[in-house]
Amino acid sequence: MGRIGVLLLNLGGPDKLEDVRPFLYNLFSDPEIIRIPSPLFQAPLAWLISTLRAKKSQENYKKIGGGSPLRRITEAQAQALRSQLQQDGHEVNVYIGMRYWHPFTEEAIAQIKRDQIEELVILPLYPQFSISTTGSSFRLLERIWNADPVLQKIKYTVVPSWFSNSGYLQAMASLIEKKLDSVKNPNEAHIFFSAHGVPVSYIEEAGDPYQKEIESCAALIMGKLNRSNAYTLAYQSRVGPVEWLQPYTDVAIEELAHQGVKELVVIPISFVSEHIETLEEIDMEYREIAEKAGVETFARVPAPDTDPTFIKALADIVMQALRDRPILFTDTIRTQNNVKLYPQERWEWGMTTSAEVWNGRIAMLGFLILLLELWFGRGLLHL
Ligand SMILES: C=CC1=C(C)c2cc3[nH]c(cc4nc(cc5[nH]c(cc1n2)c(C)c5CCC(=O)O)C(CCC(=O)O)=C4C)c(C)c3C=C
Ligand SMILES: [Fe+2]
Ligand SMILES: [Fe+2]
Repeated sequence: MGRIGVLLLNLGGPDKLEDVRPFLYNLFSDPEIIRIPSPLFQAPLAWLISTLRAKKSQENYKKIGGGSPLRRITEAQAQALRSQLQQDGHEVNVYIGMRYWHPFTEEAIAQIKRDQIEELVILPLYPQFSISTTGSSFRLLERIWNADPVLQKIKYTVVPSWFSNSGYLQAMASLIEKKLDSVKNPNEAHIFFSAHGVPVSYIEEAGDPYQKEIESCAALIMGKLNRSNAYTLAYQSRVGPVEWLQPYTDVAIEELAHQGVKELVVIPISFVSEHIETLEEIDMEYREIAEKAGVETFARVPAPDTDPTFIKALADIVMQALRDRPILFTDTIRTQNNVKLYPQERWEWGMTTSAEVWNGRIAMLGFLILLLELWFGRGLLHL
């Protein structure tokens, strides 16, 4: 084998409060996050939404210490993964490519070229595939690859998703078990998975496998956990005026409380680091909602971060990817075992789906409403 690299993909987060607005601008400039018909409107819309949302978003980052911990945790994960692979006898460089903030994907690619990497495993730090996360990073990489003959010499493979990896499931089950056994009535506590939401149109019109993968993942974790507790899966972090996946986390928590549930064990399931949605949204906003509704114990399971079982799982995924037949960007509509999971006729890089057209119309309408909101004050939209 030649010189080997692993490129970890992640979303990125603002390191300090001044970074919030430009970070949001980058996020909303991504056509995989907001789909509008003409690229001409992408930048003005991104500017408008990032400007409108910046204050509220900054308030939230202020509550968790003035910035996102994502960079620090991702760097620790990269370091731990490198050590684990080294311990297993593999000398591998690990790089971090963030989609919307430093260190950007482009910076990682430049370093990979300087290091003359010959074999590269591209591993998103999202266990489940979504067009809005892994898909967006793959699409960016595909563009970078197509423009660079030097990169085209690298033998690369991508890992589209890895939520069914047994080590990952074991790490999640152990973290849950530990938390579950710390509450008053471990047998009665309700297990509550909270996943980051996406708009319903991603699933129904663009063929995003995200919901299916989240549902399978929750069921697989419950299988590993092997306890008879009841469980619920809900979706958090809705942004904007369109319909997102349901049930919404806040509504589901209130319903369980009204059914008499007194102890909740909450698991963030779509992301493997602590970040604003765990530290602020779950730990502060949802905790308050739960306690107001009569829940007595609100225990949140930590994200895997650098949990040794989890890092071993990542190392296994990397080694497996090096052994398997390479999966290229253009193959990412399929799973590893070549089952057609993301059917080409429904969604392909750059294809205009009816979802895009519809989201386009909604976005144009949204553009007008946003202008009105800007003139007449806030609160009209869920931003
Ligand atoms: C699997 C995880 C995630 C999915 C799916 C996802 C989709 C998605 N997100 C937005 C809008 C925002 N996301 C923001 C931050 C953010 N999102 C994720 C994960 C997923 N997003 C992470 C890990 C983070 C970073 C958190 C951090 O610690 O900094 C933000 C900014 C924060 C805020 O203002 O609330 C926005 C906005 C959309 C629209 C979307 C699907 C279309
Ligand atoms: Fe997000
Ligand atoms: Fe949020």
